[in-house]
Amino acid sequence: MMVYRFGWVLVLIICSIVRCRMAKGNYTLDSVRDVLVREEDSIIFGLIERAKFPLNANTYTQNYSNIPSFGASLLNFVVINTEAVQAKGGRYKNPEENPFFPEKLPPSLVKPYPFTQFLHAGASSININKCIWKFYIDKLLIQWFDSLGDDGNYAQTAASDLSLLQAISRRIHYGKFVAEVKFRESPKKYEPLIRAKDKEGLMKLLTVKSVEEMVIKRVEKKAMVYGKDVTLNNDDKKNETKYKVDPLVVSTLYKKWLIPLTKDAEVEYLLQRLD
Ligand SMILES: O=C(O)C(=O)C[C@]1(C(=O)O)C=C[C@@H](O)C=C1
Repeated sequence: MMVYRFGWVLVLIICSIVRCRMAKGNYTLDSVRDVLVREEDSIIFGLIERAKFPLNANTYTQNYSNIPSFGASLLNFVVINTEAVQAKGGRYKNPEENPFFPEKLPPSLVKPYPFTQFLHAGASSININKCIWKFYIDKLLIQWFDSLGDDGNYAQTAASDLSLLQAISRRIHYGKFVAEVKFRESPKKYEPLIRAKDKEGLMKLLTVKSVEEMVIKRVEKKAMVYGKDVTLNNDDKKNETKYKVDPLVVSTLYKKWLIPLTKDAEVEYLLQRLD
């Protein structure tokens, strides 16, 4: 009986060591780039989901929502309340997650998970979601939906906006991890630029144009593959392909916004790296 019990204790100890090892993770430039590649899928599927609805402008205006004791749009309402529930469930304990309304979050109610402390101490203060929110509402939605369509599904629209915004935010803020890997690989190159607060120099040093071009081409191709209707007919009308999201919208989104904002997050992170 004693031997049996001892065996179980040993198994539990081994499991917790293995779990701890796994939680520690192993960050390399390849592994962080792999995360960005996987996030492309979430963003493209998020765009496909959002495209089920027209613009639904009432989702974004305070005048329409008119929610008692809440002076903002329905999107704000859905995001603030969903983030609050997810915060209680521990979402923002993961350093990869950054809330849109950090000032409104309740504390987590769940047992903490031992996430790897890979980033520098000040990393959590870098949150560029205000900027992401502004480009999403003022630029992306307006340029993407060229007509002012309305089908009344405002809450559903806000919910799909939120999951898309979260995927975009995760991608951009993952720049902190990319920057940390780059810094650890070549501290001697980064340190003088950080000390001199040379944003331009840092931007130049972390930029790899060939990788950016590959990302832009790949997301365009993914949008074609994921956004195509699947039928069982062999005679797919090749010339009449209609994508659920215009692949050009996806590549432009990456080129004009997601890559530049990821680089901004990288620079912001590096600037505080020696504090
Ligand atoms: O892969 C990198 O090295 C990154 O820093 C990420 C990223 C991107 O946003 O995709 C940003 C800057 C580089 O110029 C290339 C790509």
